[in-house]
Amino acid sequence: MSARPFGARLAAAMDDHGPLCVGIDPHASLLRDWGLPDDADGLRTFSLRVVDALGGRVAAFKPQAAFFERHGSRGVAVLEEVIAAARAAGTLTIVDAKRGDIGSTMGAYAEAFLADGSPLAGDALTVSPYLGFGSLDPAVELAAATGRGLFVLCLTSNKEGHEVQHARTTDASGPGVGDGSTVAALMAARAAVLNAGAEPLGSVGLVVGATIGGAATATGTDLVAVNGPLLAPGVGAQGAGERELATAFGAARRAVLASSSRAVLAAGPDGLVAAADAAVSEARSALRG
Ligand SMILES: O=C(O)c1cc(=O)[nH]c(=O)n1[C@@H]1O[C@H](COP(=O)(O)O)[C@@H](O)[C@H]1O
Repeated sequence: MSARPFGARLAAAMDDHGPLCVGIDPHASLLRDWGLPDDADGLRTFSLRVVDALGGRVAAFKPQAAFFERHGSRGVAVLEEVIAAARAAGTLTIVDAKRGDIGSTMGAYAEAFLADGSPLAGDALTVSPYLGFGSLDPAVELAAATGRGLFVLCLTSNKEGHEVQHARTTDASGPGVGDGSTVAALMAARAAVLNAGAEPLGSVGLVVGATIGGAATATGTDLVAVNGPLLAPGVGAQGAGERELATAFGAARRAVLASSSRAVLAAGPDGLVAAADAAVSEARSALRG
């Protein structure tokens, strides 16, 4: 793909367009509200309208694979088309598929989402490290080789994430972590090792929900040391705004890419640009002010 690593490309896109990612989550209810059928044709019209309206205006798109997969193979073909359209519009795409499996299977997921020439490869992929961070190695290696990025789930925006992410480990090791560190802190420390020395940002980011309040401090998760982008879903529909972003990220806020799906998409095809512009201003003032 590009010889320029994802972290550098994302940092430049955030400087140019503001630190906002628009999630493309074509819920059945949104298709209905837009006057579209809940089928692959409606999905295609909806998603390409979003790319058409906002391509070149925001730092990144994040199509949520689940809403494409629920329409079967035709839906997956639409996801491929959306990724290609975003690329043509010059906007970075984070494919939100949250993949994670044993290493050999992870290799196949990596080829699907991170290999040059794969129709499902965007610029970055969300991945789950809960089979062990090392299980992600095939994705880490292929992303590095092709100039793509990863966003590793760390402190998610849902309330159920605590039971895993805040749990304390008994055999953690690595810089800044040891026995008794939380799982979230361990994941962040692993990403920090991969991003060491990268400028202006590494390409192995974390997912840290904008709704987490003081959880980074409470879990001992050092978000500044990660030296990678921090994808922050939860803005808008899940209740996070400027104050929540500031509380959740503090000194790490310059690395944050706020992400909003329903709150922008609910503005309908005609209100998309205004809603995205408002979300960009809010993200800028919370994270770059
Ligand atoms: O990885 C994600 O993007 C993600 C992680 C997380 O902790 N919470 C979270 O909401 N997300 C995704 O972000 C999007 C949130 O959508 P809205 O709540 O409509 O803005 C969905 O696609 C979620 O799957």
